[in-house]
Amino acid sequence: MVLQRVIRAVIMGPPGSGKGTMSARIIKSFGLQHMSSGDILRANIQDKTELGLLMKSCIDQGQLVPDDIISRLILNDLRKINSSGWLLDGFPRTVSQAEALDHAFSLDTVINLNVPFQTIKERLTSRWTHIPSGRVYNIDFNPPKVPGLDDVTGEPLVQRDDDRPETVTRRLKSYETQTEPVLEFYRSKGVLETFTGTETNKIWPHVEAFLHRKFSSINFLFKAKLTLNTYA
Ligand SMILES: Nc1nc2c(ncn2[C@@H]2O[C@H](COP(=O)(O)OP(=O)(O)O)[C@@H](O)[C@H]2O)c(=O)[nH]1
Ligand SMILES: Nc1ncnc2c1ncn2[C@@H]1O[C@H](COP(=O)(O)OP(=O)(O)O)[C@@H](O)[C@H]1O
Repeated sequence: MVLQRVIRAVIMGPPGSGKGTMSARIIKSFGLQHMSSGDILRANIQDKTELGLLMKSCIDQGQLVPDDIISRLILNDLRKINSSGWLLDGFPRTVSQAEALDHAFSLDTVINLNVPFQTIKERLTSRWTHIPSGRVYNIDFNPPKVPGLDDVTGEPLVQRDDDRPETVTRRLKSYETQTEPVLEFYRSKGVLETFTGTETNKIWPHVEAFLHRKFSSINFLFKAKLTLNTYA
């Protein structure tokens, strides 16, 4: 049996910076479980749950949902995960959320995608999403095999209400005021790793190499500790 330590990571970056696209590559290469707060909220809206109905107008207007609601939702779901590790996408988005996460779990790394706002605005207006899975497409960058349909299920893709240009501007503003302070929170804890660029394909090899190094060193220390405990 190969023992691996559970790895806990967060991916951050402005709306449209490529968190979902990058997460798909990370979970494929490193076997982490992906948890996206936006996907969970949209699934609730689609299923017309009480939470979804309450949060819909907030999300459509590009505002953040209340800290206590999203923190309880995500932390409950994280406690149920019993896999080799997880990658959180879209949470935390405020310092209060980061503190709530910090009380419950310690993180190994926070990957920060630093992509210019102008690049993002162009991308979001051509983003198409498969709501049930969270898979994302882009007319120019990664178009679906059949226009308008998800590659895996063949189900219809939609354009998110909050990807309208005026809502994107509001989301970027909220990112600057509410989410950028979270970067400082993680920088001071020594877990922040920033990757700068305008293209996911160029950023990805750097993220992949960093995670290989990170996971090797975490598991090297973990195995060394196990060995020491065995002989102690
Ligand atoms: N043109 C272009 N589009 C990209 C690139 N990376 C991701 N996208 C697209 O940009 C949009 C936003 O990416 P997404 O992963 O959803 O970002 P998130 O909002 O941070 O999760 C999606 O339509 C992606 O397909 C890229 O390097 N170039
Ligand atoms: N951690 C969070 N705190 C508050 N609101 C959130 C959070 N995560 C998602 N949301 C809500 O869901 C919307 C969509 O989130 P998300 O799918 O992560 O957007 P994007 O991937 O474009 O950054 C946000 O604009 C916000 O209204």
